[in-house]
Amino acid sequence: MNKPVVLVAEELSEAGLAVLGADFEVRHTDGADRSQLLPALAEVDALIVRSATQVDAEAIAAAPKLRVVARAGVGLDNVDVEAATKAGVMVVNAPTSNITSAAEQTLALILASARNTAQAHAALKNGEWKRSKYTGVELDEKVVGILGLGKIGQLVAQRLQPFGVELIAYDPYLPPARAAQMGVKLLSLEEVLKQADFITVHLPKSKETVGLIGDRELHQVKPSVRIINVARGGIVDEGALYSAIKEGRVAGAGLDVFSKEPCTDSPLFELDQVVVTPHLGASTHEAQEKAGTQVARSVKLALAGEFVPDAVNVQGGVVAEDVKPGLPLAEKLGRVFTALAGEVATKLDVEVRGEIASEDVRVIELAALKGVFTDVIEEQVTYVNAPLLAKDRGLTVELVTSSESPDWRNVVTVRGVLADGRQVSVSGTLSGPRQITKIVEVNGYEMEIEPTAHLAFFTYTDRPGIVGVVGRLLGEHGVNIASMQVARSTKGGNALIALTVDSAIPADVIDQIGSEIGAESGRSVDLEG
Ligand SMILES: NC(=O)c1ccc[n+]([C@@H]2O[C@H](COP(=O)([O-])OP(=O)(O)OC[C@H]3O[C@@H](n4cnc5c(N)ncnc54)[C@H](O)[C@@H]3O)[C@@H](O)[C@H]2O)c1
Ligand SMILES: O=C(O)[C@H](O)COP(=O)(O)O
Repeated sequence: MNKPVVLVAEELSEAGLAVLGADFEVRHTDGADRSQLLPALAEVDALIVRSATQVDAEAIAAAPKLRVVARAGVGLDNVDVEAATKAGVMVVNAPTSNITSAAEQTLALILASARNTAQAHAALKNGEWKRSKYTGVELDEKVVGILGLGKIGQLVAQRLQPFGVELIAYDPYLPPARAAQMGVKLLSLEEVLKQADFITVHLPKSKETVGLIGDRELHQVKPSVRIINVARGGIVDEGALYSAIKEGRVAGAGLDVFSKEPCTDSPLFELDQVVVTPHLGASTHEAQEKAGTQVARSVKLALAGEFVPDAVNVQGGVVAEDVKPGLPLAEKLGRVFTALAGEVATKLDVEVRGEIASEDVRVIELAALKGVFTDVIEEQVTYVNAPLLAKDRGLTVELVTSSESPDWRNVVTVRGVLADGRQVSVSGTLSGPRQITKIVEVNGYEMEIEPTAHLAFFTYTDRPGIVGVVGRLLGEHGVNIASMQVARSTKGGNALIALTVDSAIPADVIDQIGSEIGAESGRSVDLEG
C-alpha cells in the first residue's frame, strides 16, 4: 500500500519532519517556484507551506488527491481557503505557533526605529563614528497605537507596558471592555492616527485591511510618528509611506513585511529613517519548532480522516474528549440514514442528547452530514465540503441538543424528511466508560445493533415465513448472519428486519430478497468502506 504523499513546499523544522515520521512519503519542492510546485502537486495528499507559496485555485486544481493544506504559521492570505473548501480540502494553520516571536520582533523594530540602531550600526561598521545624527527618542510617556488587538497585538501591548507608554488601539471587532482589561483604550482609526507616537500593525491581510494606512491616513498622523509593520505588506501603502517620510510627515518606519516578497529593491530602502528585515517575525527556532510540529500533527489527523482542531474551514471548534467518540458514531448513523432513505433528505435534524450535549457538539452534526453523503457522492466527502454538498442539494440541517436523555446514555439521532414526506430516523448511543456505540433505533423501531462492517435493512408487511426466506437466500449466497432483529408496528402491520452480516451482500441478492418478501425497501450498508 503506497504511503500518503506529503509535499513540503517551504522550510519546515526538523521537529516537524520528525512528527511526520515514517507514516508518509515526504517530498520537498520550492513552493515559490510555480514551475516546480504545480507538477509536484499531482500525487499529493497533503501540502505544507508557509507564506511564500501561493496555494491558489490553480494549485488546488493541480492536486486532485489533495486532502489538506497545512500552513506552518498564522497568516493564510497566501491560501485560497474558499477554493480549498469547494474542493473538499481542509485548511489548517498553527495559530499560536509564532505569535510570541512576532511580538518580540515588533518590539525589536520599535526600539530599532526609535534609536536608529540599524543605521548607526551600519555607519559605524563603515568606519563612521556619528552620534548626534542618530539621536533617537524614548518610549517612556509616548503613545503607542496598535492596529489589530488580536493575539499578537495583545502580546505587544503586554510587552510595551513596562516601557511606560500609553496604549491605544483600533480594532472594531474587539469589545472595549476586553481592551480596557489589558490597559488599552480602543479608539477610532482616525483618533489613533492623530494621537500615536508609534503605530504598530497587527492585522490580517484582507480586502478590508490592504491599503488601510494610505496617503489620506498619513496626512493625519503626527510628524514624529514611527510606523511599524510586522503583519503583512500592503496594509501600509508603501508608496504613501515613502512620500510621507520624504516630506517629513512621518519620522520613520520599521518594516518586516512587504507587499511583494521577496523584496530587495524598494524605494523605502533608500531612506535612512527606515529599518527593515526580510519577514523575520516568525524566524526563531522556537516558533519554527512549534509551527512545524503543530501542522505535522494536524496533517496526521487530517489524513486519518479525523477531525482537526486547527482546521480553519471546518465548523465545529475544538472537540472535547468525551465528544470525540460521537464522531464515528454520527458518521455511521448518517450512512445508515441514507441507506434507509435511498435518497438525500430535504431536511435533516441531528439530535444530541445526554451529558455530551453540554459541550460544543457542532462537529457531531458535521460528522453525520459527512456520513449522509459518503455513499452517494462520487467525490471525497470530508468535514470540509459536507456543508457545501448539503447547501448545493437544498438540504437544511439543524442541530438539536438536550442534556436530558433516557437512562442517561448519550444518544445521537439522525432524523430526516424525504421529498415524498416519508420520515426516516436512526439513533445510536455511546455508553459505558469505553463509550461503546450501538444503533438503538431505526425508523422508530427499537433495536440493539452493533454498527459493524456490513448491515442490511428490509421494511415489509409483517407475516409468517419472512425470516426463513431471508435466512435461506443469504445462506444460498454464502452470506453468514451475525445478528438479525425483527420489529413491527402492529401484528400484520409495517415491519423491519435489521441484519449484521459477515460479508457484503451483493446488490442482486438484496434485490432478490426484497422481491421475495415483497419489501417496501431493502438496503445494505458497508461501513468499512
Ligand atoms: N511578520 C511575521 O512573521 C508574522 C508572524 C505572525 C503573524 N503575522 C501576521 O500578523 C497577523 C495578525 O496575527 P494575529 O495572530 O494577531 O491575528 P489575530 O486574528 O489574533 O488578530 C487580528 C486582529 O485584527 C483585528 N482585525 C481584523 N480585521 C480588522 C480591520 N479591518 N480593522 C481593524 N482590526 C481588524 C481582529 O479583530 C483581531 O483582533 C496575521 O494575520 C499575520 O498576517 C506576521
Ligand atoms: O503569518 C505568519 O505566520 C508569519 O508571517 C510567518 O510567515 P513565515 O512562516 O513565512 O515565516
